[in-house]
Amino acid sequence: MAVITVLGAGMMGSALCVPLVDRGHEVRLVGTHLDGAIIESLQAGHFHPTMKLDLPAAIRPYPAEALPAAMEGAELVALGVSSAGIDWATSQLAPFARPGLPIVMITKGLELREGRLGVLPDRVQRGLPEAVRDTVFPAAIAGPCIAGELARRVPTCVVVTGRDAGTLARLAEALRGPYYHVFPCADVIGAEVSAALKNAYAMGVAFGVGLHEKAGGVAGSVAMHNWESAVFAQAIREMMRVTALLGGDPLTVTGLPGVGDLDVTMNGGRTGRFGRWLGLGLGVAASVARMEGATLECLEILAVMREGLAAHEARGELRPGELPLLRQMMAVALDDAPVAMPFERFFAEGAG
Ligand SMILES: NC(=O)c1ccc[n+]([C@@H]2O[C@H](COP(=O)([O-])OP(=O)(O)OC[C@H]3O[C@@H](n4cnc5c(N)ncnc54)[C@H](O)[C@@H]3O)[C@@H](O)[C@H]2O)c1
Repeated sequence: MAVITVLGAGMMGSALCVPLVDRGHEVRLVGTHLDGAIIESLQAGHFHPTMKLDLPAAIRPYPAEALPAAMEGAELVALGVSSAGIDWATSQLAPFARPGLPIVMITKGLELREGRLGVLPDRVQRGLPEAVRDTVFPAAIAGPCIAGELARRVPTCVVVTGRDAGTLARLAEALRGPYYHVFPCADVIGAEVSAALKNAYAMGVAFGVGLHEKAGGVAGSVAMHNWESAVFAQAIREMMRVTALLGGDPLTVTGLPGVGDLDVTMNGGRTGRFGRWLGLGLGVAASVARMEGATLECLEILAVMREGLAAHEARGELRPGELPLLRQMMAVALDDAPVAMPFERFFAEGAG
């Protein structure tokens, strides 16, 4: 069994610790400078205040300043931060990175670098010291996984993806357990594009829930499932288009990282709740306020995609008519446009 250090004690970083301690690993959970209250609560009585549940006593909580102690003898590192914290986490980890250290992240997002969209494991690798960069291949977990369910040991299937097959095999072996099923996936572009974009598309599907309620619909009455399913289908086509644009395998979108994760996020995630507020017509500021500070990766990825699409379009790699759903979601969630789906532009040849 291994010594595993998890950096970031938010919901998903903490939830990942549960299958790891159940496998018998020694698991050290290190909070960021923003996680002080979580670590104090875990130290006082194993209670995670944002997930609102007790975690196994075997997980060892460390405050941010104790990172050097938590990294002593670490054989595997997991980054549990959201995309806003990924550069910070990389800089914290860098002094402790040694050749061949397996690193896995749960963060969902894409980066824009020199006018090109790229995946976050590559960004982490670039942030590591030159002396280890050639031997450390950061990997990422993607697929349908709600933190609170994994922490309650609900059977969960995910992929671990990255650029080095050997690292993926080692990670899958270390992470998997009786209820946490981990499959290596060599298509890091397809998996990471899916993982990042599903947050935005889940918001778009959830607009329909809000629209239905705004029109006077109530739970159990005739719903807007026709509307939502059409948006879902277009979302899958557009994720396949962006995957192809960046050089990944569009078929990856049809598996756990795309279809699987979009489904779970629509049904169980905070992104769905946020999309519902927008569909109800609350506007961006009031909808964000209702989320009470929850991480909203959907807004982060839409901002990155807006710049990224412009850059790819300027080089003639994408036409202005492509990805009509993504563009509409940007208008609603970034510019406060009313929710009006351009269905007539969906499903056409070349519309993504
Ligand atoms: N919650 C889920 O079910 C789930 C499932 C799979 C993947 N994810 C992904 O995991 C990531 C974290 O999600 P979460 O639900 O744990 O969110 P969370 O809000 O509970 O935790 C966010 C974590 O990131 C850290 N962080 C945020 N901003 C930071 C900054 N500027 N500098 C340093 N650290 C910062 C926080 O301290 C915390 O540790 C996201 O990318 C999310 O998409 C979440």
